[in-house]
Amino acid sequence: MLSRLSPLAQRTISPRLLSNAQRTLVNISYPSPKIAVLELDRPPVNSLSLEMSAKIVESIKEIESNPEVQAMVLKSSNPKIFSAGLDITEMNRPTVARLEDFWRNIQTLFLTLYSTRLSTIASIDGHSPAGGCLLAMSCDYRIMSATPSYKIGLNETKLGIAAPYWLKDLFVTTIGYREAEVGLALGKLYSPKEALEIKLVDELVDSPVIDVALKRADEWASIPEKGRVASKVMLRGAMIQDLEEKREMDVGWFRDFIMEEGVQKGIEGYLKNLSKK
Ligand SMILES: CC/C=C\C/C=C\C/C=C\CC/C=C/CC(=O)SCCNC(=O)CCNC(=O)[C@H](O)C(C)(C)COP(=O)(O)OP(=O)(O)OC[C@H]1O[C@@H](n2cnc3c(N)ncnc32)[C@H](O)[C@@H]1OP(=O)(O)O
Repeated sequence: MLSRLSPLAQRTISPRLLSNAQRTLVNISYPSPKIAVLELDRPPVNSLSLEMSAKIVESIKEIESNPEVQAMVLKSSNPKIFSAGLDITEMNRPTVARLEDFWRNIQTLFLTLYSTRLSTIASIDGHSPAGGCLLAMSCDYRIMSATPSYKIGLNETKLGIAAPYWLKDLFVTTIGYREAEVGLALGKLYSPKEALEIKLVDELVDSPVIDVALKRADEWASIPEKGRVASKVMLRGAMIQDLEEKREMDVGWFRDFIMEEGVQKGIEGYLKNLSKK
């Protein structure tokens, strides 16, 4: 534990040497009274473990609890990865109890981010596959770096798994039925230019993404809260209510799907290839 180190060591230790157990996983800052910045900080790739999802939810609630704050920018501390999505190791030979708990936390993360009263701006300065794309799509507005090598999309089928029904719904709502049908089947990862064309992101920028994200956050924060939140509820309420009603059924689908031997073999193989790269 970091707290067991001497005060001098605590002051001088490089943040790069901190293990994830010692990290806060996310950082919150307030560039102005109405704006919060929530920075994902789980090296190496900001993957969403059970603890990471719980921490993001706790942080959103902390930010929401200040009535002055109107907008939140979601960004990454990693200069080339927004989030690599779900922590695949959570799905690799898990215990049933941990797997179910993990999924409940992922559902809560989606429900919390998608339904927050805050205006949410995703500042996507790097790769954003699968669960990373889920985080981005759950925000109200998405700005991505124009760097051509970055990728965003839902690549689940490439791992031998399927996106859950509510993530499929979110994808369809964001980019339309036909594009979602092709994108999901092929596990397609889009370049920033392609993502803009299909409206998976709203804006591409060459300058630091965070600068533009903060400007947009200012604009969204200037809209009176009552009407803005009422329109958000009108547009997002049905999907939120639907998942609220089916949460335990969805946990069951996820558990049964992931625990299948064939799926386990696929996940194992995918993880091996990732570490071999
Ligand atoms: C009919 C249906 C019925 C029911 C369905 C019900 C439910 C649905 C079921 C399942 C749904 C599950 C949903 C899943 C959504 C997801 O998010 S799955 C995760 C998908 N993510 C990815 O595929 C991304 C993989 N990562 C990458 O492509 C690259 O890492 C990335 C481009 C992000 C960065 O590249 P680079 O900078 O080169 O880094 P490395 O690749 O070298 O990675 C560094 C180390 O990090 C490890 N790592 C990478 N990604 C993950 C991850 N997502 N989880 C865990 N670990 C990851 C990587 O192995 C390296 O580790 P090492 O240093 O080698 O130890």
